[in-house]
Amino acid sequence: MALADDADNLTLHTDDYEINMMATYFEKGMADRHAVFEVYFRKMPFGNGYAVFAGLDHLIDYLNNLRFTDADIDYLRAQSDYSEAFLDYLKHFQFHGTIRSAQEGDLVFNNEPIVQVEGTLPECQLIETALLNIVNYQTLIATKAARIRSVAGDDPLLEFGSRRAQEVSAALWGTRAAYIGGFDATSNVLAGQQFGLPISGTHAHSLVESFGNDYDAFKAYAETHRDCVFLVDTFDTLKSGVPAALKVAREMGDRINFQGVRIDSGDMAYLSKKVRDLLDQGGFPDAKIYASNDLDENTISSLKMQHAKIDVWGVGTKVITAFDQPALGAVYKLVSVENDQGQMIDTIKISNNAEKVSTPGKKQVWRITEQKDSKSEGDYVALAAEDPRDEVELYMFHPQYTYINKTITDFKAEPLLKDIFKDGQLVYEQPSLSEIKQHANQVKDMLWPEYKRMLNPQEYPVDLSQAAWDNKMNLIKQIQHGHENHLQ
Ligand SMILES: Nc1ncnc2c1ncn2[C@@H]1O[C@H](COP(=O)(O)OP(=O)(O)OP(=O)(O)O)[C@@H](O)[C@H]1O
Ligand SMILES: O=P(O)(O)OC[C@H]1O[C@H](OP(=O)(O)OP(=O)(O)O)[C@H](O)[C@@H]1O
Ligand SMILES: O=C(O)c1cccnc1
Repeated sequence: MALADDADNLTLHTDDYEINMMATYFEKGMADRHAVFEVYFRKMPFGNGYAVFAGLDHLIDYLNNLRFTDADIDYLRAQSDYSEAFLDYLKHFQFHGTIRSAQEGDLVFNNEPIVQVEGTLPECQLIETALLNIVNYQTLIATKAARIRSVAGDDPLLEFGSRRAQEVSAALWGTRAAYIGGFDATSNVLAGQQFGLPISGTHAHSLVESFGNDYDAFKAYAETHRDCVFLVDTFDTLKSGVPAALKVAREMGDRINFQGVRIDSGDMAYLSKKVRDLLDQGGFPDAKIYASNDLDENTISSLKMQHAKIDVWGVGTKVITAFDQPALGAVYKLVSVENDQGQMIDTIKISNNAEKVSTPGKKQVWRITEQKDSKSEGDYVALAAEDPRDEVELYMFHPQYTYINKTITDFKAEPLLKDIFKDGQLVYEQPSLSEIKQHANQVKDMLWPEYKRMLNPQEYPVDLSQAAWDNKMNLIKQIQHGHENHLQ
C-alpha cells in the first residue's frame, strides 16, 4: 500500500485533536491569533548528563511540504462535521510561522526550550504531533549513540540496527541520528544513499551455513570481494572459524584486503583475546576484531574493563530502539497567546507536580561559558526581550532551589535557539551531515567531564533569569487567586 500520493507530504500526520482545535479557532474568529509554543523535555534521557539534539533536517522537510491535498480535504470531509468554510481554509492553508531551534548536534538539557514555534494558533497547533514525533525520536537516538561513543573511545562504531528498528523510517532517521551522536557508519544501504552516510558490512551466519563450513564460505566470499571481514563464530570460533579465516587470508594473499574477523556470540572478552593471539601468531597483526551481539554502552564499557581485544563495535538493537528508554518525553506547550485586544498574554500550565508547571513567556536559551576556557557555566533561560550580553554580571540561580546561586562576571552568552523559518520562509542554511557531526563533537568540549560521565553525572544548571522566574511566580499567584486569564 502506498502511504500517500506525495510521500514527503506528512500534513495529515497529526493528531485528530489538532485539526479539531484548528476548526474551533477558525469558527470562533481566532484563526489569525498569534501564539508561541515551546518544546522541552523534563528528564534527561538514560540519566545522561546531556542530550544531543537531532531531527531538524526532517522537520524542515516536513514543513516545506506542509499543505492539504484535495484527497486530504475529501478525507477530512468524510471523517467529521467540519464546515465547508473550514475545509476551504485548510485547502488554502500555508505555513507562515516562525521557528527557532537548537541545531542538530547541539547539546540540550531538560527544562529548556529546544524548539520554539510562533505563528497563528491553527498553524502552531497543526504541527505539534509531527514536530514532537521527529524531535523526540531523533534526539533520543542521538543521545543513546553519544553514550555509546563515550565508552568506545576512538574505536569505530558501526550501526547494525535496521532489522530491529521500529519500522522503516525509524531505521533510516535513527541511523542518521546515531551518526550525529557518534557512530561512524551504518549497515543500511538506503540510509547511505539518502543521507550520504558511510556504509559498511561484513556477512551473516547464513553464508557459512549455505556453504556448510567456514573455509568454503570464506573462500567463496574472498573470491568475490576485495575487502573481507569473516564471521568466525558459526560453529566454533577458535577451532574452526579463525583457522579457516587465516587459511583463506594466506591463500588469497594480496588478492584480498583481509580486514579482520567478527565475533557475534560467546564470552567476548575471553574469545577476543584468544582470537587476537591466533591472528598475531598467524601473521596478521593488523587484522581487526569486530564484535557484535546485543552490545550497548554497558557491555562495551565492561568489555573494555576486561581488556577485551576488540577493535570495531557493531551495535544494533540497543541503539536503534533506545532500548532502555523508549521515549524522550518532550512536550509542546503554549507559552504566550494574543488576546482579543491584540496583546500577547503569557500562559501557564499549572500542576501539583512542580516539574510539570510550564514556564510562561516567549524565551531564549543562553549558553553561558567562561571567557577564559570556554567551559560551560550553565544555561540561562531568559524572556525573549532580555539579552544577557548587555549585562556585566549575571546572577544565576536554581529555579526550584533558589538558594543555589552564583554570580558570574567574565562570561560569554550564546543563544541556543537559532532562526530556522521566518514567516514561513526557510532562513537557515542547512549544514551538511559531516558539518553537523563535527559540530556535535566540538560542542562536547565545552562541558566539564563531571557532566559527561556515563553513571550519575552532575546535573547541568538550567536556570531561569530573574524576569522569567518573576513572570512565572506572578502568573502562578494570579491563578491561585482565581484570576485566570480571560482572553476573549
Ligand atoms: N565478557 C563479557 N562481558 C560482558 N558481557 C559480555 C561478555 N561477553 C559477551 N557479553 C554480552 O553478553 C550477552 C550474551 O548474550 P547471549 O546469551 O545472547 O549470547 P550468546 O549465548 O553468546 O550468543 P547467541 O546470540 O548465539 O545466543 C551479549 O549481550 C554480549 O554482548
Ligand atoms: O545484536 P545487535 O546489537 O542487534 O546487532 C545486530 C545483530 O544482527 C545480526 O544478528 P542476526 O542474528 O539478526 O543475524 P546473523 O544470522 O547474521 O547473526 C548480527 O550478527 C548482530 O548480532
Ligand atoms: O555487516 C554486518 O556485520 C551486520 C549488518 C547488520 C546486522 N548485523 C551485522
